[in-house]
Amino acid sequence: MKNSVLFTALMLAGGLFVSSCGKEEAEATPPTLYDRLGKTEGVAKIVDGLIANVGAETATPNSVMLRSHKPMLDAINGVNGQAPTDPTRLQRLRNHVVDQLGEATGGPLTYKGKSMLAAHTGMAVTNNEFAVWRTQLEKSLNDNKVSEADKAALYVIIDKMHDDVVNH
Ligand code: HEM
Repeated sequence: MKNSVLFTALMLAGGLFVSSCGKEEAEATPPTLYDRLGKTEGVAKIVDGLIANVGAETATPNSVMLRSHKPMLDAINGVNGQAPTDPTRLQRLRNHVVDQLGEATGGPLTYKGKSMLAAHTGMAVTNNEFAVWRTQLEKSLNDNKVSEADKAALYVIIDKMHDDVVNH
C-alpha cells in the first residue's frame, strides 16, 4: 500500500515535470511570423504572387503602377524590339524582397539591398501607388491563405516603411 502511494506520487510528479518542461519549451520558442508564413518557401510564394499581381496591374489600361515600374520593365523586356539591357533585374528585386521580408518577419535571411529610402528615391511614389501596391500584396496573402492575424502582423512591418517609400 505504502509503495503504491509512493509510486502514484512519483508518477504524478513526473507527469507534472514533463508537462511543465514541455510548456516551458513551447513558451520559449513560439513560432515567428516567418515560421507562420511557411518559412522561406512560404515568404517566396507570397513575394512571387505580389510580383505577378504588380506585373498584371501594370498591364491594365490606366495602370497606376506602370509609371514607377516602366524603367524596370523596359530594362527586362527591351524597348522597340531592342535586347533587354538588364534581364535579371526583376529576379534580383524578387530575391531582395524575399530576403527583406524573411528577415523582417524574424527569419534567418539577411537583406542585402538598398535602404527603402534609397531604393525609392527619384520614383516619386504617391500614396495612391503605395495603396495599390498594398492591394496587390493583400491579394497574394489571400491567395496563400495567410490568416487575418498574420496579415495584420505583416502590415505593421510594411506600413512602417511607407514614409521611406512615398514622396521621394
Ligand atoms: C513597403 C512597401 C515596399 C517594399 C517593402 C518595397 C521593397 C523594395 C525592395 C526591397 C526593392 C529593391 C531594392 C534593391 O534592390 O536594393 C524595391 C525596389 C523598387 N520598388 Fe519597392 N517596395 C515597396 C513599395 C513600392 C511601391 C509602392 C512601388 C511603386 C508603386 C515600388 C516600386 C519599386 C521599384 C520600381 C523598384 C526598383 C526596381 C528596379 O529598378 O530595379 N515599391 N522595393
